[in-house]
Amino acid sequence: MTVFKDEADTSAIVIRNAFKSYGTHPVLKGLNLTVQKSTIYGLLGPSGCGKTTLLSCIVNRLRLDHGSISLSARTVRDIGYMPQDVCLHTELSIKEIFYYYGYIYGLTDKQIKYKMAELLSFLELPNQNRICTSLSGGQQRRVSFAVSLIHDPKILILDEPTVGLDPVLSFSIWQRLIDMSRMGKTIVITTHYIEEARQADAVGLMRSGALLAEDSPSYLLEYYNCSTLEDVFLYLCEQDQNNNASKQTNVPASCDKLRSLPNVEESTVLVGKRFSYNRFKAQVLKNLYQIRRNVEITLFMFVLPIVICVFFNMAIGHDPTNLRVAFVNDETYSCYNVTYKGCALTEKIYASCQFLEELRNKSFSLIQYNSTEEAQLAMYHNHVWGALHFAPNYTRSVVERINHGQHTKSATLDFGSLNFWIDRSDKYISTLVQRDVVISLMETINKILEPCAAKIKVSPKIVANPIRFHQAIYGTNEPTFSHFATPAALCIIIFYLPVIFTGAIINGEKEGGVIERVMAAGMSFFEVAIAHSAVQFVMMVIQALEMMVVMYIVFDNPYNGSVMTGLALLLVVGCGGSVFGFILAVLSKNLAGACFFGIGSNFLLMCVCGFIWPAEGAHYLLRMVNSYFPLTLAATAMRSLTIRGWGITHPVIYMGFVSSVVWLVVFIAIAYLVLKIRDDIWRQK
Ligand SMILES: Nc1ncnc2c1ncn2[C@@H]1O[C@H](COP(=O)(O)OP(=O)(O)OP(=O)(O)O)[C@@H](O)[C@H]1O
Repeated sequence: MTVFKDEADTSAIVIRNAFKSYGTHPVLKGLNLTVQKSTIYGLLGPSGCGKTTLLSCIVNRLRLDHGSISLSARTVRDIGYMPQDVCLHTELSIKEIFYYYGYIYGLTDKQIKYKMAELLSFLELPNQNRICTSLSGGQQRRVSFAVSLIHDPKILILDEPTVGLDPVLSFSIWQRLIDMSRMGKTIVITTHYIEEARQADAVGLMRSGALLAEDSPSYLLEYYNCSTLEDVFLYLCEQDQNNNASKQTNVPASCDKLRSLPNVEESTVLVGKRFSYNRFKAQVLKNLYQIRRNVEITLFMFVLPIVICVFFNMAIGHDPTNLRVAFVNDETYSCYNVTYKGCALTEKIYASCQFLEELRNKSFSLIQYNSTEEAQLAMYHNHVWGALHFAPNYTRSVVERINHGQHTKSATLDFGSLNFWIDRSDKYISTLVQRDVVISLMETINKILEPCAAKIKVSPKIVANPIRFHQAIYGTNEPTFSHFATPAALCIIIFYLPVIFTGAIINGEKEGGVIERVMAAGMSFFEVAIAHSAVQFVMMVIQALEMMVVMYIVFDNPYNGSVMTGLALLLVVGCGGSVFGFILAVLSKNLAGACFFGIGSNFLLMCVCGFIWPAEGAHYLLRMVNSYFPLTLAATAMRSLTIRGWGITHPVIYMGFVSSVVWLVVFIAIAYLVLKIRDDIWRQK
């Protein structure tokens, strides 16, 4: 598209040899069109002939494949565009929409107020505080029409502005358009109501991506000797059908010389500054209006992290309780009337009873069986997780083993050993049952030998494991799974909350065609991104703080490092999530597509980043690369920061930051490239 150099030129829009296809489907096929300044041009044609595509090319929303478009406009402010669909943020009030577009076009508050009052009255719009969704379809279209007029543009491009309006209002809109054209405005209007276009100064009759004729309605009626434009159109369609080659013969002769223009010309309509404070303000305000209007979503975004963290802590990391374990005690059928406290070396006590008490104290639910066969059967039927068997002379055999040491008979060693069967179908539960059985055994041995120390100077250490566990250097002596998983959980949540929010917001705007309209009005990707990021960042800080309070204060997970460093790390990770959500939203056709991508990637990153299982335990092929995934090093750094208390100078911590920043840059670069390559997603200039 070019801007006329010669202001004295009488044409406002000149399109030559325009070709445009969607994939392999050609829509515009060598179209030529000329709109004179200060006139109304009616673009008529059947549904699907390419009118909207042509208008989108004129307002720079789409780029021609071949041909040229020349406009007398110098900046986007000179063009007013009303798309076929409403394409407005319908959750905003009429007033908010006026201010939004007013700021985009650089108007002052006073100018917006004045224009709003004028347009509300002219278009018979309801109260300015009415939310757009509460308006009828026709009222919404009128708001959309008003938005295209708010900045008093020189060229007005209107895609079916009178659809759905009553005849009286349509008539008054046409009168207004006629007045505007008399005052120097150029108007291009598409309409299905062909006769309505009689009021235009010129009409272009379009069919299958090319113009069949272009002239004033009166000339066309006279030339083709028809009483209605509809008849002219039908006649030309018939002719066109009979002789496809005749298409271009109807093009005014003056156009012929223009066919030699270069094939594609780049737009030189100025968007203005790359960053405009007014447009940024408009976008931030719009985001805030949306947040205020969508109270449920906003609340959801703030409550969701708390809910996730609370449920995470309540569900994860605690040892299972009341696990059922079978036992067969051939030493004594009942422990009620027997002694099991005291020194086993000097008194007759029942260590099996002591052992069972230890297990009960660990909240196991013990079920007695008469035989090992019965106990094993119970395990096969999944009634119990494990089965224990004490031989008839269990305690005596243990004592003999202590007394005789290496001279103990093999049979005695067997009787003094506990038989234990376990259901290994559940890795976590079987490991916990096994751990508690071993610990209970050690405690039992301790308890039956401790009293001996005073009596016969025997230390329980003689049968204890020859290892001494000292105080943990890092972490607690009894770490839980939630201590391990909390840092990674925080990274995953803070990464995916912005993915959800950004994906939903951007897709909402994309699906409604709103963002394209805003871009056509001059908003740049940079401004949209910065404004969205500003609002998103504030939300993210609140979310991160909420989660840290729940995880580390309410549920008392270990946090030994700097709070500021932890918060900073989470925020960098969250920023990456925000841009990632943006990419998903831009690349996917709709919200459902973005959700699929989001859920899929979430599961993948959760598996890889060491949230469920230590990264050190991954397959060696994955271990070679898993550090390069977005959340792995961040989760590792967060873990070391919170549990070990390491600071930013430690390589593990700063590598978490480096990885997150690198991913943020990569995501930004991908988003930028996608927008550059797929300029039909929305326009950047
Ligand atoms: N984004 C798109 N991708 C693929 N095909 C498209 C796309 N947009 C439009 N088309 C196709 O291009 C052709 C022209 O569409 P366009 O919307 O320009 O027609 P139109 O004359 O404005 O129709 P209507 O009067 O019904 O709005 C149609 O066949 C349409 O299906």
